[in-house]
Amino acid sequence: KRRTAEPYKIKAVEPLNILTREERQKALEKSGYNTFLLDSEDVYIDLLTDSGTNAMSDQQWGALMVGDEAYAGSKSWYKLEKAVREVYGYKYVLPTHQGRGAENLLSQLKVKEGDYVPGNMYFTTTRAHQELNGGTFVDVVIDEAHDPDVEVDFKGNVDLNKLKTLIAEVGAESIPYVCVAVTVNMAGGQPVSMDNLRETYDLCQKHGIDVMYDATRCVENAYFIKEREQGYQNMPIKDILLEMFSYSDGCTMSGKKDALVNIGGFLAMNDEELYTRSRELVVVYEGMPSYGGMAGRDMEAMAKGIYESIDDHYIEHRIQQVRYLGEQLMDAGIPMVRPVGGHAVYLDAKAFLDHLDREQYPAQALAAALYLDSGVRAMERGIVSAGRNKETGENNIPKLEMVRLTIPRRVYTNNHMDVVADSVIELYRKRHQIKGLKMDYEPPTLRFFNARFSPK
Ligand SMILES: CC1=C(O)/C(=C\N=C(/C)C(=O)O)C(COP(=O)(O)O)=CN1
Repeated sequence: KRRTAEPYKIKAVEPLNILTREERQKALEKSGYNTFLLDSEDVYIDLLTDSGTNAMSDQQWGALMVGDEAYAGSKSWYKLEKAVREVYGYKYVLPTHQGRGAENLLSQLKVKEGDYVPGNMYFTTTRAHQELNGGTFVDVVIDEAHDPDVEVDFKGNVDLNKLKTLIAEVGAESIPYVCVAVTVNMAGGQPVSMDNLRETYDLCQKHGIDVMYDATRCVENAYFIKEREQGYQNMPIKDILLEMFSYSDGCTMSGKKDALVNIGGFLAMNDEELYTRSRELVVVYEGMPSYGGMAGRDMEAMAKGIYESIDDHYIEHRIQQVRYLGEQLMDAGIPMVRPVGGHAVYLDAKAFLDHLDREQYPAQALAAALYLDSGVRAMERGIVSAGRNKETGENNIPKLEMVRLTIPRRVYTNNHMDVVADSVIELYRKRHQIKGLKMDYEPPTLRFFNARFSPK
């Protein structure tokens, strides 16, 4: 098979700062062994997140110059609205500054005290907004999603029996909508199959329950359907995407991922009554329905980014690059979530550092060790991120204790992936020298952003 390359060439570069190990040790101590508290200038390869860290194209940069900054009726807004309607297929669109802006509106509009919001695994901000409005998140993802070693094609699928059970238990009137994430971030960027989307939608329609997608990485999901699901191999991504969205009533979207921008998002739906109510609420939290927390230039860039994201060559390279890193690690026997997801490689820190117990924060310790070894910044997605149980105050102990190596879109080359792989493989060889951490400062909420640690 002939090798392929990026479907783009580089026109501008950002020189990277390469620190010595001693300088990295100092930076690590200054950050309290918390990669969130590292300064970007001290980071060599930044794999903290794929959110907002993507590279824009010359077309997007050029579009900034024609941003219409009118307060109402901006020309740039109409371009964004048109792009969402064409690519996602919804009738109505509200702009928001980013995904959680849309989650705030949706939860305020649809969730009431005592409601249950089922979803295929939780996401931090999504669940936070549902709970802030009195809702209880209920996990209805298939069991396999919680097991890093199980190789399933569509590990993000909804377990229809779990959903049926919940509907029978609490009644459809207590379920304002089902939140279907495409792909599932916390399971390792795992996709949902078209069949499962269709079956979930049919079940919900029978009970008069809406299905709202978390569409953040929907183009990546479409690529997995093209690659793995019978009948989609020859279908262009844009058509797979339209079919996916036809099995939903609306979505929240963080443009900072699959729409290839550094800021932006939207809430979309087909229901006119919900649209009318959201047009009023958007003014309170985001601004006019014709700019929603974005400048005109941001809307221009996102309109272009939406069309660029459905280019078949672009998305194929994007997924293959993540897989290129993942397969090197799998071949080296590194414990990690399988199969490799759409936007990241998730290291199984519990298995990697099997000499540490959970209260020594294995994922935090591994992320710190990785930065010290190579200047690569990753994100802890384990016991620290899971926080404490609201009632008991005890640490939530999630099954998955992961370090997420998140690959920004169109930013790094495969040479950078090789540097990351070499560092992880070297660390694995010396893994029993990696010490656990103790938490010296614990913030009251969302502790993973600001907690401070030291070696124990
Ligand atoms: C699945 C999902 C996300 O992954 C998400 C944000 N994710 C971040 C920041 C991440 O690092 O994964 C958000 C929030 O989007 P926002 O960061 O507010 O544009 C919603 N859904």
